[in-house]
Amino acid sequence: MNDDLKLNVPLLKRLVPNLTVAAKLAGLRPATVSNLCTGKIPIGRAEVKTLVALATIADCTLDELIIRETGTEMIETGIKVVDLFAPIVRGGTVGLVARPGMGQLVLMGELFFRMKKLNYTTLFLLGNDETQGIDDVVEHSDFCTSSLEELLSKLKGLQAEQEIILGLDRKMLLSGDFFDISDQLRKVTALPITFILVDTLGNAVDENSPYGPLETILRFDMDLVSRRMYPAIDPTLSTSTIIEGAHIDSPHFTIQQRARKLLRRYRELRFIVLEWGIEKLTESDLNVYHRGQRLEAFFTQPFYVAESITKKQGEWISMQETFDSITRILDGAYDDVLVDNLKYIGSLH
Ligand SMILES: Nc1ncnc2c1ncn2[C@@H]1O[C@H](COP(=O)(O)OP(=O)(O)OP(=O)(O)O)[C@@H](O)[C@H]1O
Repeated sequence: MNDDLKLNVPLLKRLVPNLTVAAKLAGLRPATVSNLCTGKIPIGRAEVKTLVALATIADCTLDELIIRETGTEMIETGIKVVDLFAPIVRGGTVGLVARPGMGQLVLMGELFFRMKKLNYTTLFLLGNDETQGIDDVVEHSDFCTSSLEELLSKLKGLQAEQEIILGLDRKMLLSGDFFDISDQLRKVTALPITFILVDTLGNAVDENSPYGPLETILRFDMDLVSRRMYPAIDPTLSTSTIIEGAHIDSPHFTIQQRARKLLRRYRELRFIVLEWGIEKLTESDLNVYHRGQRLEAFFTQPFYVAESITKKQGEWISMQETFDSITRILDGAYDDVLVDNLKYIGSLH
């Protein structure tokens, strides 16, 4: 089956509100259905009988259930950890998963700031209630409103070729408004709108599929926050359909896989070191540990919107610079450099 295909999860969820129960009754494993919905199991690897059963439960056709991917073009942000592990898909939806205080609104403000540099129009649809910290984002939005009508008329007034980023709170997705909003927005503009969803309540962390279908999921990590390593995006759990759908020979996929493998192992070893001390590591594990420390440090990055906090100028790193620098770290060229010297820098020259 074609890699560009995906499950129409919004439709499925609308037609079958209690999907887990209905799937169980139809003899399907809830874990399989959940993995299909999140994209963990690509549609090409699903059994035909599973897809037919889902269409039967939803009382829709297979054509309605399986749709073509929205886009495969990435928007470069110049943020190393995002571009390598969880690239933003043009016209797709990005979901941020964090507890309050982990820096998700800082990241959102930074994404808006960077998108503006790329000539995107940044819009924010506010909830009706006060949200703490949202000012960081509002400050970097071209237009901010809590009225859908105002947003629609703003969109109608934009140039036809204007690219759009729209920020929304997860509260709107939960209320079901998001589907109506995105339907209506798509009617007023032909260009792909890239959505960024934040979870200001911080409830999404406890859920497997907190936003339904996403092209990019950015999960924040408490361990990184506790060590003030920002952006505290988890490189092992954040992902994007661009990576999942990438050709396995592509440099992006290969470097990303090598980096992720090293960081996973490093995290396991870190646990041993914290619990029982570094002397418990074998020589080869010690090498992995030291290299992992350096790679992890390199994924910290000065943000433009956090210059007053880090006292460093924001850094934009091109994909090629990110690939080159990471490959060199992975190959051991920086094994002798102090970890602190790799923190909050741009690329390696
Ligand atoms: N990218 C970053 N660079 C430097 N410091 C950061 C970064 N992200 C977060 N911080 C630090 O973490 C603190 C917590 O961020 P903040 O409370 O704004 O979290 P949030 O998740 O963005 O917002 P909220 O808690 O309101 O949902 C910031 O004040 C700052 O000190």
